[in-house]
Amino acid sequence: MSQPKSSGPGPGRSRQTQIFVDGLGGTRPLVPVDPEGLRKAARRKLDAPAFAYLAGGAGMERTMQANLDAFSGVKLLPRRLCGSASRDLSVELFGHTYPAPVLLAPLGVLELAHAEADLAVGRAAAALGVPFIFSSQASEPMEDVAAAMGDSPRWFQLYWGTDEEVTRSFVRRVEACGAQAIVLTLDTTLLGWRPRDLDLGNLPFLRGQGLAQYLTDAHFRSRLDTVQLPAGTPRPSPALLKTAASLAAHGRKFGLSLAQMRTAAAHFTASYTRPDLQWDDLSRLREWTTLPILLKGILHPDDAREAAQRGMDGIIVSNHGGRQIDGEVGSLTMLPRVVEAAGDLPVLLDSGVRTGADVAKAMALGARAVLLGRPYAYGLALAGQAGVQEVIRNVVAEFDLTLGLLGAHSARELGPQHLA
Ligand SMILES: Cc1cc2nc3c(=O)[nH]c(=O)nc-3n(C[C@H](O)[C@H](O)[C@H](O)COP(=O)(O)O)c2cc1C
Ligand SMILES: O=C(O)C(=O)c1ccccc1
Repeated sequence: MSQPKSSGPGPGRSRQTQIFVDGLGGTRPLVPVDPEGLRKAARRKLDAPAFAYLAGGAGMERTMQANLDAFSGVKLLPRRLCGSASRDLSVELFGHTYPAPVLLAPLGVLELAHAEADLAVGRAAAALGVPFIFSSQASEPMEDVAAAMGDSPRWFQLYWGTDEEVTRSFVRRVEACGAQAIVLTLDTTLLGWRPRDLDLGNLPFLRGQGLAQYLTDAHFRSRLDTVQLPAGTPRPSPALLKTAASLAAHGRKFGLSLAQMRTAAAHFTASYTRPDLQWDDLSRLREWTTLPILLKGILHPDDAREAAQRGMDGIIVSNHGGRQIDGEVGSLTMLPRVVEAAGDLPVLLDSGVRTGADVAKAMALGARAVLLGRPYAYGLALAGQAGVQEVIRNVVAEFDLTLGLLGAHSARELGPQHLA
C-alpha cells in the first residue's frame, strides 16, 4: 500500500510536526487551522458583499447549522493495539486513484475571494494531486484552469440551462479539457432565498462575475447580438456606474462590449437553469458523453435508486452547503440511507465538512470521498494558492491522524466498526 507522494496532501505527523517546529522559530501557520478561526479571518479580509455571498446560506441558515450538527452527532469509536505507523489515504474512483478522499467542491465566483480565483485553486489542487471540480459559474474559463493544472485531475460541474446548445457545448469543452467526470447539480434549479445577499441587493452574476464559462462559449456568445434586453433604462447613479464598470471590465477580459455584457448577464439569468428538468432528460446527457456522470444534491434514497436505474455513475449527497432550502435535512444525516439505496454506485458527500475527523465520519458512514467547500475559499481569500494548499493539507493531515488513532491502516477500510 503506497503512501501519497511527498508532493501530495501529506501524512499528518509531518504536517503537525512542521507546524510545531515552525512555531519554535516564531512562525505561525499561514491560515488559521481552526475552522471557525479560518472563517472569521476571511470575514475580516473580505468586503461585505463578497463575504456574504461566499459564507451565506438560505433563510436563517438553519440547514447550514444542521450540516454541522449532523457531524457533531456522529461519534467515532477507536480500537487499540491494532494501528499502523503509516496510513494509506488513497481512494479509487472511476478507475482513477486519488491521494486522499478529498476533492475540491465546485464553487462559483471565486474572484470574490481572490483575483487569481480558479487559477490559484487549480494550481493548489495540482500541487497536491487533489481533484478540483470546476464550476459552471467559475471566474476563469475551464480551458485556462485545465492548462494551469497540467495533468492533474479535474472534474466539471454542470448546470443544465434552458439554452441546451450551451449545455451541450459545455460538455464538449469539458471532454476536451481532460475532465475525469461530470457532476450534474440538481439542487439549484432556482436560486435559494439568501438574506445576506438580499439585504445587500447583491447578485454577482448581474455584475458580470462568475460567467467565465459562458462568456468564452461560442454558442453563448452567438446569442449576445440577438437576445433583447428588457425595456426600461434605470437612471444613472453611482451604484449603476460601478456595476457598469464591473461589466465593462469583464467584457474587456473576454472581448465583449458593455452592451454585450449587459445582454450576457440578462441571458445568463434567464437561461442558466431549468426548474423543470426531469429524469428523462438525463438520457440526453448520457448520450452526449462517456464520462462518468454524478448527480449532486441527492438527499432522498429514492432519488439515489432512480439515479442508478437511469445509468448514472455516482451520487453526491449534498444540500449545497445549506444555501438552497432553509430547513432541509443535514447532508450527513441522509448519507447512510442514500448509500444503502445507491447499491454499487459510489456515493460522495459534501456540506459541512470542516475537519479531518469529519472526513473520517463520512467515510465510516459509507461515503467514498468528500468535497471540501467554503474552507478552501477562505484559504484562497487569505493567502491565494498557498492558502488553499494549506487548508487542504490541514484537513488531510487531521484525517491521517484520525485514521491512525482509530487503529485503521487505510482510508478504504473505514466503516461502521469505527462508529459508536
Ligand atoms: C460561494 C459558493 C458557490 C457555490 N457554487 C456552486 C456551483 O457553482 N456549483 C455547485 O454545484 N455548487 C456550488 N456550491 C456548493 C458547493 O459545491 C458545495 O456543495 C458546498 O459548498 C458544500 O458545503 P460547505 O461549503 O458547507 O462545505 C457553492 C457553494 C458556495 C459556498
Ligand atoms: O451560489 C451558488 O451556490 C450557486 O451555485 C449558484 C449558481 C448559479 C446561480 C446562482 C447560484
